[in-house]
Amino acid sequence: MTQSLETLKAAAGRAPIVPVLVVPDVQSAAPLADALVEGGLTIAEVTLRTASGLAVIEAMKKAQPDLIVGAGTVLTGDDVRNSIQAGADFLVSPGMSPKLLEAIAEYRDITIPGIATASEAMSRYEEGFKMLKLFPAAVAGGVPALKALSGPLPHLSFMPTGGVSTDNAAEYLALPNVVAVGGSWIATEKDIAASAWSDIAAKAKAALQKV
Ligand SMILES: O=C(O)C(=O)C[C@H](O)[C@H](O)COP(=O)(O)O
Repeated sequence: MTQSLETLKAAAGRAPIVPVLVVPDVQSAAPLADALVEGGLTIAEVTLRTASGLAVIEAMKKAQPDLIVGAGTVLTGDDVRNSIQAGADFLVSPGMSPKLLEAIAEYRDITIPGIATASEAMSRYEEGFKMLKLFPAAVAGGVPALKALSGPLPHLSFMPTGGVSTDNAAEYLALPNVVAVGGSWIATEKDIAASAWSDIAAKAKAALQKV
């Protein structure tokens, strides 16, 4: 398990793109992890949107122990506990709720909660979260919003997700408060269903070359 988000930041320094994955079956986990590493990536986020999400986290870590694998779409206390049990290195949520906050408090050091406004960012900072996910980034103001937030809130760092692609990743990553960008475009559900491992590796390489 990651000691803190510092490990994740160091890995993002080497490859600042985090593929957000919806994996329908555990059999895809190992070849997918291999393809991401082959593509030069160091971090992956497996969403809990599929029943196999937790098993996929475990299998990806087993296949590629150096890949930092987090759990995404963490919505409930059960999601938190199950993700930690599955060996997730970090946790990502689309937002925050009172119940989730209670369950996740102990894991603040490895959690990237979603925010869309300055007030939400301030609340998460007060609660002890240091890295936030601007979500959905494109809808929540994108690059101009992150630039504006860095004025009053320069101590916060972000992983914008939602509407990020190879075309605009570099623009986000040029901002001093952006540590990494997340997105589904590197390995889409369709890519995974088609076992398009070499395409996924190629997309990762192409995206990294542009940032
Ligand atoms: O399920 C979650 O908790 C999420 O994290 C949502 C994802 O971040 C976005 O669905 C990715 O957005 P796109 O890259 O625009 O497809």
